[in-house]
Parts: sequence; structure tokens; C-alpha cells
Amino acid sequence: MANQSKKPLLEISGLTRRFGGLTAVNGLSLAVGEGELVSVIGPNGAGKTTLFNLIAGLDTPDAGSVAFDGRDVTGFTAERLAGLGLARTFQHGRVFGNLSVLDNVLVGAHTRLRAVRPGGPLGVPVLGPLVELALALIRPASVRAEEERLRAEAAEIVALFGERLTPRLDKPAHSLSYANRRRVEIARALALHPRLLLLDEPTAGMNPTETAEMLEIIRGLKARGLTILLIEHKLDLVMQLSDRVVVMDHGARIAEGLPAAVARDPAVIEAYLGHKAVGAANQDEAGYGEAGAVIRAVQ
Ligand SMILES: Nc1ncnc2c1ncn2[C@@H]1O[C@H](COP(=O)(O)OP(=O)(O)OP(=O)(O)O)[C@@H](O)[C@H]1O
Repeated sequence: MANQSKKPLLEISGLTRRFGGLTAVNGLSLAVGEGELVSVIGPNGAGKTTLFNLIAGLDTPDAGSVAFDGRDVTGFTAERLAGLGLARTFQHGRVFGNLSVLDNVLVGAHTRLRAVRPGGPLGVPVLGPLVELALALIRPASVRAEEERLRAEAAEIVALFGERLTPRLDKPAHSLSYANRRRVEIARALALHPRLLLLDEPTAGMNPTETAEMLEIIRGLKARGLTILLIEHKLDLVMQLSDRVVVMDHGARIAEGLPAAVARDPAVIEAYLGHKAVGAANQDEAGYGEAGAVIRAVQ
């Protein structure tokens, strides 16, 4: 279990979100240490995406708090959180279809720069829209140099995905395959230079080869020290990547621990298939135990 002794980078406390009579996230507490990879699993409708929305500032909790790097960030907007180093990707992938692959990634870099230089494009105090427009039109050498640097950095991030994206740098995102759009979204999140990356089902819709590639990419990001909170239905991937696994059901945390222990937890098996399943599923070949077999069965 890596880095649990360190101060948590993310600390969620008693987080609750209700939609009418439904409590999608129910008093959830969770801490993620610097450099840790924590996976959130659970049946459909367990509240995983709602949890991500609350952490990333896309939704506001009815109760509870979110602290990032020791600071209470509950209710902060997504843009403000991005500026602090919190990036997320979406379950079905969100890219700007009419922008090229490169420009999509540059959006991430510009979001970061806007946040660290609220004064304007050159970091000078607020200039007003007319001066900003003039700067954009005449593009002084310093602006051109910065753009070049950002483009080089974006191309480097894109290269993490091997030959999947690099030959398509100038292609509009709408012309890409579904898997490539997911990759572009992750590249854009990385261009933010996040301290915490929230990945919502990064391998959804990917075939086994693409899933294996994504696993290696996430492993690489983790090896570079990035803190990651991952929602993932593919248990193989969760088992291989996670320092810890949190299991949600009906908005609450029903189990938490090392991947192998969680997969054998009767409460987890119940959550996936109901009481009848407990004891019915045998140890699977990979040794993940009953929940492994059950979770595979319902995928
Ligand atoms: N905006 C909303 N309005 C009403 N109900 C919502 C809203 N968003 C989510 N819900 C409900 O909250 C519950 C949790 O949904 P959520 O999408 O967070 O689950 P999930 O664990 O991410 O599911 P999946 O694995 O299918 O993506 C579900 O019952 C869902 O229908």
C-alpha cells in the first residue's frame, strides 16, 4: 500500500448528494495519498460518476466536504479546481469534435496557464479585452515562442499513446475512432499538469488490445508519481493497477482495501449479484476470488 502514511492529497468527508428521493452518494469518506492509485468500483448506479462530479466541481454536494492538498475546496468550480491541479476525464469521453487532436490537447495547457496567470496571456496584470485582442493579432515573439513550446509539449504528451495519435495530430477529433477520442481526452487532462487525475472508465468501449495498452499507459503515469482515482469496471485492470480499491453500492462505501482482499469480500459479491451469489461463485483462474468471478459474469 503506497504512500498511505503521507498527508492525503484528496480527502473526502461525509460527502452526500441527493437527487429527489434518491441518495446517489451517501455520507462517503475517502482519502487518497500522494502518488497512490485508488480504484472505485461498484455496480451500475452505485454513485461512482456522481462522486467524480462532486470531487471535480461539476456538481455540488448536499453535505460533506472535499479537501485537496489540505485545503477545503468544496463548491469550487471545475475550472478553479483544474487550476489547482485536478483533472478529470468522462465516462463517454468528451472532446472538441471540430478541433484537431493537437488543439484539443492545447486546450488543457491553456486552461492551466489561464489559472496560473489570471492577469492575461503574458502574465501581465489585467489588460482588458482590447489589448488581449491586439496581442492575439500581432502575436509578439514571446507569445509565438510560448505557443511553440506548448505545441511541442502537447506533441510529447500525445506520443505517450504511441502511434495511435501522433500521425493524426492535425485531424479533427470527430474523425477519430472512439478509442482515440478517449486517448485525446486523457492527453488533454495530462496537459493540465494535474496533481490528481480522475479517470472515469478509461477503457470503456475498448477491445482487449486497446485495454492492455491503456493499462500500460496508466501504469506509466503512476510510475511517474501521478496520483490517480480510477473508476473502472474491468476487474483485471483494477487488480493490476490499484494500491487500494474502494467499493461503492447505493452511494455508500461497502468495502475498502487491497485489491485481492476486496475481491473476496462477501459484501462486494452481494453488491454485484445479491445474496444468492454469495458462495456460489468459485475462485477464478486469476485468483481474484468470488467477486472476481461475479464481477466478470456481470460485465
Ligand atoms: N442528474 C441526476 N439526476 C437524477 N438522478 C441522477 C442524476 N445523476 C445520477 N443520478 C442517479 O444517481 C445514481 C448514481 O448514478 P451514477 O451515474 O453516479 O452511478 P455509477 O456508479 O457511475 O453508474 P455506472 O457504473 O452505470 O456509470 C443512479 O441511480 C442515477 O440514476
